[in-house]
Amino acid sequence: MADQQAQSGDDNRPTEIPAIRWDEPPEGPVLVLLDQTRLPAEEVELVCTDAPALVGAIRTLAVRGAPLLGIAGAYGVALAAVRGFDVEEAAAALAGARPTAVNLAVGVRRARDAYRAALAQGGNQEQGAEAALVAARALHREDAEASVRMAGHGLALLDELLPGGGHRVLTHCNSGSLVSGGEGTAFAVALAAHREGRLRRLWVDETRPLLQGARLTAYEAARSGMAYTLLTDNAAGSLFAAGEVDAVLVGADRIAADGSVANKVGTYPLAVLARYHHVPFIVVAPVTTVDLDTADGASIEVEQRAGYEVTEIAAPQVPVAGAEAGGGIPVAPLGTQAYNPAFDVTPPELVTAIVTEEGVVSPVTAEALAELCDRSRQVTI
Ligand SMILES: CSC[C@H]1O[C@H](OP(=O)(O)O)[C@H](O)[C@@H]1O
Repeated sequence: MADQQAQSGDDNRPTEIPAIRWDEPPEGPVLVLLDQTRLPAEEVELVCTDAPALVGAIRTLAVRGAPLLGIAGAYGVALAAVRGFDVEEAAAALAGARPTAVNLAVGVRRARDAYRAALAQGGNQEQGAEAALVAARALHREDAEASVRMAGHGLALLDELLPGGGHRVLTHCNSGSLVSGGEGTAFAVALAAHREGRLRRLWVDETRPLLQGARLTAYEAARSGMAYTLLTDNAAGSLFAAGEVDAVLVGADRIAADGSVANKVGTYPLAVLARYHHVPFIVVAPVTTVDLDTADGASIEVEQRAGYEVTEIAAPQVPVAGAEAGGGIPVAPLGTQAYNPAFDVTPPELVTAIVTEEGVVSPVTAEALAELCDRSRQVTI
């Protein structure tokens, strides 16, 4: 049925896209972001010189995706410190820019604590700033390394669950290089399968309303050369019914202590479909996304975004996210109220496995997650 619609990328450009980089031009250090609201039409760099600019970029999803938000938050603290702004104020603003992805606050805290420690040891502002930058670079590097390990564990799990190769994987939202210091989380597993010749097709949910799938995952899939097919979110059910989905691979923004998974809105229905159709539902996330301080799914704050992201669509020069109300093309009568949660929560019983850089958790239990995090801490120390 769908073979005719398969889209094979024919672009051999490197798949690892510099979503973020620290730069030190003569006029002073800056944080350079690939503006994800402009993709796929334009590859535009956004240069941030202070924390408020970065907070704005986070809120409009110019930079997005849990692991990358952590990296950006850490660099944001270093940027504030190196430019002589109030570090504590910058850290608070950055950590509060978006509530659901735990990585953001974790990354901010890591750089802020490095700054504080340097000063506590008698260091000056410059030494504090350097300590924060060292911490941010370390987080960036660690995330890239975690991405490679997650891809390996995830591919091994796919091969175990689906003997014979030729995996047809459905993914939601975007979880590739645009959310990571490396090649991503769930998408990195699909990429590894593709490179090993064991990915028959990647089904890409468009992911309304901000279209991270259509705009970003398709962009990354095309660059990789893998066979991929875009679908509307509401077409996923018919794919499962037709037996065209072998596994679901998604990322995560926060994993609670009981194994509940917050991810882009539309993930939970996929988990229900996967369970009904006996298809593995696999979450891929670094250990930094596991938050043992959040007890369960009900305790996860789900970001509610502006209604115009639902009632309008992008117009020329008006990016899909962050457009001021009225800036886009209305797709509903003016004044229409919209329900626009950015995420939903999948209960642990619907999750086949959580793949991290430290290994695979399956079945998903609070005990297994706690043990994984403990193991990760031991490795870090
Ligand atoms: C693996 S992190 C990517 C994760 O973040 C996305 O959310 P957003 O685009 O709003 O930052 C989505 O939940 C992805 O799964």
